Amino acid sequence: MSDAPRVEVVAAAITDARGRVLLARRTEGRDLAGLWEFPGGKREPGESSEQALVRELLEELGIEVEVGPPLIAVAQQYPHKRLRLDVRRVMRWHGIPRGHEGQALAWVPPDKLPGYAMPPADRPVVAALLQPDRCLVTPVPASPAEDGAWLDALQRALAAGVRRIQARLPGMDPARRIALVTAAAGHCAGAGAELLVNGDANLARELGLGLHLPAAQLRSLATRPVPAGTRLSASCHDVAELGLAEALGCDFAIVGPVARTPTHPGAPGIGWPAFEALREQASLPLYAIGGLGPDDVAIARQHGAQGIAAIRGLWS
Ligand SMILES: Nc1nc2c([nH]c(=O)n2[C@@H]2O[C@H](COP(=O)(O)OP(=O)(O)OP(=O)(O)O)[C@@H](O)[C@H]2O)c(=O)[nH]1
Ligand SMILES: [Mg+2]
Repeated sequence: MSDAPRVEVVAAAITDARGRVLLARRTEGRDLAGLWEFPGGKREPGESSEQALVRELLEELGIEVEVGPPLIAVAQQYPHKRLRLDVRRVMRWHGIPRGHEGQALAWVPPDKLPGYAMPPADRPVVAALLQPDRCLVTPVPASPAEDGAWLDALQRALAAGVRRIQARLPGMDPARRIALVTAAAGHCAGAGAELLVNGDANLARELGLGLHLPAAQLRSLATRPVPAGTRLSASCHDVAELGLAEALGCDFAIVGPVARTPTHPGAPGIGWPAFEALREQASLPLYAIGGLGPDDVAIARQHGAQGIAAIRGLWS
């Protein structure tokens, strides 16, 4: 099945002036009936993605659209088929969208999107609309004398727009780690950014922060270590680990190394095709990590990633 050709699908995140996104409900008698989706359909032979999207939206909604920038392209394996869902932004169109094929339509405020039942390939699309495209993993300050400089660098990352941060401070004396994470949590809260603690569920619960599970911890857990509603993420390297992360209810996973990194000079990266092959087997949002920086967000999105996670790529 995983050798079957991918069905190429192009769909639109149509956004109105109030920021609401248009969803359509798949009609009875079709594949995935009853689920909500981004309007669009299959690319026909000889068509570009843009041409296919213009045709589909005219047929399905009766509007003439101007196709905007790419949002994300999600490869997904379903039980009976494989597809690649290429989602474009649409902010300008002529006409009033109506369900020309009998489908219900809904204009949905972005924060309400996760409440709509959608096919598995759409979960990363909704995440791409709502969640940060960069995830900073902190380096470890060399000595206690460097802790102040570490907090300064964290604030520079926040000033540069980073809104999701994983505090990874392995092997640090507990009192020092608590002090550092507490101070970091204050800066993140002030900037409206999210902080996750790497590998320390007790500290995460105590401080009311998210938790990131290293792969070894992920493999040792049978139940979710933090309450529902608290952010949970995991590092994954293969399909089995991605399955565990989904079963635990992780909000996202970090997958890599995609490129070669100075911290693991011996290990070659898995590359984007292998990243996409993993992407296809999971529905949760994935950050690509390993030798990547902010300039790689666009290519990451084209391979179905939420964006990039990095230590040095996001730290100065
Ligand atoms: N349009 C659209 N299709 C999606 C989404 N998510 C998702 O998994 N798909 C899948 O992509 C495939 C193509 O969609 P489609 O049924 O709209 O194709 P189409 O408009 O050409 O219609 P038709 O083949 O029924 O005539 C379907 O298998 C559908 O389940 C989505 O958000 N929008
Ligand atoms: Mg369609």
